[in-house]
Amino acid sequence: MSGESVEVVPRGYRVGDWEVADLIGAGGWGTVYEGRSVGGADGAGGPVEVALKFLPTSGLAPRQARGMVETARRETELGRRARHPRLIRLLDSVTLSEPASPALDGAVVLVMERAEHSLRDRLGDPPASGRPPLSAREGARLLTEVCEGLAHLHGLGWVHGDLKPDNVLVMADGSVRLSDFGLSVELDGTHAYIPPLGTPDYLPPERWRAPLGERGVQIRRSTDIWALGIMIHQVFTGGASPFPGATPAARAAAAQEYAAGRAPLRMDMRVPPLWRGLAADCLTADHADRAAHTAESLLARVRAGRERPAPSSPPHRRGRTALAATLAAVVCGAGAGWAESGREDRPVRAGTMASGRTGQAAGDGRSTRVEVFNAEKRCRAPGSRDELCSLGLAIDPLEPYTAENVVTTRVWHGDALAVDCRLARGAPVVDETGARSTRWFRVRLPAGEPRSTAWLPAVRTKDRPQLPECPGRAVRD
Ligand SMILES: Nc1ncnc2c1ncn2[C@@H]1O[C@H](COP(=O)(O)OP(=O)(O)OP(=O)(O)O)[C@@H](O)[C@H]1O
Repeated sequence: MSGESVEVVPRGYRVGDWEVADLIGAGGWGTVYEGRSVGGADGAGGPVEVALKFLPTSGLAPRQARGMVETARRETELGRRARHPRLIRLLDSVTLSEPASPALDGAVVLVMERAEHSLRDRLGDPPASGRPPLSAREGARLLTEVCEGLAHLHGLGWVHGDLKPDNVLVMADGSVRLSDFGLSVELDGTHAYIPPLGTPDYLPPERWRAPLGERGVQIRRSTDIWALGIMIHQVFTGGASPFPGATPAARAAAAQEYAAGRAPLRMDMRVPPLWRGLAADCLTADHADRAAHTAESLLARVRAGRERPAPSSPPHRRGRTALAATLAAVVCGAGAGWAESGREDRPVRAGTMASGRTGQAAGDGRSTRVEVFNAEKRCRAPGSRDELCSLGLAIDPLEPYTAENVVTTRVWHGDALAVDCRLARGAPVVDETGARSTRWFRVRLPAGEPRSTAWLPAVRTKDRPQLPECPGRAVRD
């Protein structure tokens, strides 16, 4: 967003029943200050501590001033109509009349309940704010509450329009509030129009191609769902986007490459399986397919702790998405060099392959986990996703471990895979150090894969979990 902010509002400056205290921060449109109720808690039991968001209009070009007033109008309108424990509460909205102070004259001040910090303040490795980083457990709780707020907003027929960690506020009691409704809009049927603004890292691929009409650009609920997918990934990775790149423009280009089917979706294995599945669905490239995943259905999956999509998701759409991803992976993988194959009775060398879909092999909480081990030292850098270091999972553990016999999902050193049974006498596999084994583990694959399971050779993990022997029919299903 662009615009000027009120430069300095003096301490003690009075706005309605509140007075200004310390500066909290400034965004593209406005500046937020701490505020205190002048007479203590108001008669209606409102809070003493508030946040005062100053949205200036003076000194702006007429178009910008109109934009500012529109922003204030949207925030106020939503605040009035959509009260909910997961949305920041708007207590008042005051238009200043200060002819002697041009910076303040005409500014709109939104009086809101005050939060402790934003979700953005907890991201980073370590967070630049000095606040403690999020644990996976806390991250999951905050995200669940974000889904609650979004489900409420969408249920009322509104779209947030600028969902991002900066606009997820955390209260003193740890609960989440969605905030900053300057781009929020009520839908007219399936979509609405907003000014062509937003934060590039959170814009869905279709937004970059959207025509800009008289009324602005089209926005749908699925716009927020995409942003939620990015945020899920960020929460578990200290703020990393699933789309690589050093700048927002590079990351936006990577997102478009993915959406065009020219690059796979690469998610960090630190994102827990349940959330990885949800993020993958939120990041469905086509917005019509993405619409199958509503805030309500995602919330239901979180609450049920399920990894797989709710049965109500249209199966043909999911099938199309999964097939597209698989085809993209096959094209990427053409000509990749797997280690030599051998006769069925001869050990084959376990190697690495430069191709394939991202390693998202996952579990369902009922399974045991094993950690992937890559015998090649250069492939053991923490978090590395070097294609040349990716490892394959076999389709059939009784067949030679060759490029024709692996699923498209790739795994890397350090990935935790959910395994549910073992096969003692499968095809023998030898690793780069000469270690040989005929043992295999059956791995559960994430939702969206054409197959639900694949096989990890035991030489690819140091773990030896106690597992039941796989039933004979499971080996070739
Ligand atoms: N109700 C609130 N309580 C406490 N802090 C708040 C509150 N609302 C906003 N802030 C903080 O004030 C700062 C400015 O917020 P603001 O909403 O103006 O901008 P932003 O969301 O950071 O950016 P932009 O509006 O450009 O997207 C941010 O650090 C935000 O976390």
